[in-house]
Amino acid sequence: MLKDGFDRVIDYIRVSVTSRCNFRCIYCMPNTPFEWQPHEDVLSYEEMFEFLRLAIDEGVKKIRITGGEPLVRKELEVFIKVLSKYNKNLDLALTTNGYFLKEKAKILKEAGLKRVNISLDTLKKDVAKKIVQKDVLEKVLEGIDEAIKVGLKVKLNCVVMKGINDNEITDLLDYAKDKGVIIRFIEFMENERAYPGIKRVDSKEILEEISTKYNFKELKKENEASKYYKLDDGYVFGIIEPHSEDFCKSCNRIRLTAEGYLIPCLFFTESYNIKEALRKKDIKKAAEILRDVVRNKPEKNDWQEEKISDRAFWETGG
Ligand SMILES: Nc1nc2c(ncn2[C@@H]2O[C@H](COP(=O)(O)OP(=O)(O)OP(=O)(O)O)[C@@H](O)[C@H]2O)c(=O)[nH]1
Ligand SMILES: C[S@@+](CC[C@H](N)C(=O)[O-])C[C@H]1O[C@@H](n2cnc3c(N)ncnc32)[C@H](O)[C@@H]1O
Ligand code: SF4
Ligand code: SF4
Repeated sequence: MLKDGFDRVIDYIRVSVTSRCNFRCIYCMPNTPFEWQPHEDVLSYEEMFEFLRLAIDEGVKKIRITGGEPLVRKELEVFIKVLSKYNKNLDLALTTNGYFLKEKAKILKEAGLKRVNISLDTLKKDVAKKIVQKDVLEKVLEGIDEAIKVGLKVKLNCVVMKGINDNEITDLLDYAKDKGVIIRFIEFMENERAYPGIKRVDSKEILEEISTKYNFKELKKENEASKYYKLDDGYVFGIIEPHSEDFCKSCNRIRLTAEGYLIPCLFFTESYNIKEALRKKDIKKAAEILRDVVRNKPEKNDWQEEKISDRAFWETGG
């Protein structure tokens, strides 16, 4: 079992399979990075699997594939199949912008993917164009429908921004409710790479807006990033509030980037290179690095201190 210095069990790994993305969301990567990593610097699926096998053997139970946009990397389904075969009980999930799901959902489900979290910030075509800097809404909505149709467990993620999409909170909730899927509203995490001037809407304001239409009660928090709330009719939605004092108390995760760095926390730039050990097939060394990362996980982020992170979301996978 992997336990950090604050007695938290680490049983969740988020794997960014690529830093590349077909979107340019204003809160994440509004400007194309000047240089992409050359292909040879990126871990192969085989190398990622060697590491993940080690982590699973150490007690990791949940693996989430993310990016950049994970579905721009070729043959993701092959990687998913290998992981799913290695451990059938793994909570194997994907976080995606949804653009390629119409074509990919079925093949991913067949490969063993269980769950997919899809980013949806607006239901308006022109607002989507403003947030993503590309006309994407129709494809994303088709992708959501397809994922539901093939039987994947779907959640929606919505980053709420003042003056951009904060007037759509109840519309987005109603959309998710109609589809029978959970939506989580995410507080914008201040980031040096984001478009300057984006203003966060905090959890209190989000809940106030929802209370103009619905009664709800808070559910007991599990070992997840999100808090959940239940409407009177039983529908459940969530809020992710990294600025809250107790957010990091239940942290159970570390991250692996496409370039082979292990990252103890989403906020801080600290990272550990595991690529060399994996390329040399030095599993003992890789295991040592994994333990170091877990041991050195910080207690909490600095968003709670109202600081700004310079860690790029498209590298860490969010
Ligand atoms: N600050 C912070 N944000 C996180 C963390 N994990 C996820 N998030 C943010 O929460 C949002 C949703 O993340 P997802 O990729 O859907 O993953 P998840 O919340 O673990 O998903 P579930 O397994 O369905 O609970 C994204 O904006 C992430 O950046 C974390 O450890 N710290
Ligand atoms: C970096 S993306 C990678 C996966 C995929 N491309 C997607 O958008 O779902 C993972 C998550 O990070 C979130 N995210 C990115 N930048 C953020 C920010 N500055 N604040 C809050 N969430 C952010 C996205 O909304 C998404 O839910
Ligand atoms: S949030 Fe996801 S879709 Fe948007 S730019 Fe970042 S990686 Fe791409
Ligand atoms: S901000 Fe860091 S410590 Fe807090 S939940 Fe996220 S990864 Fe864990």
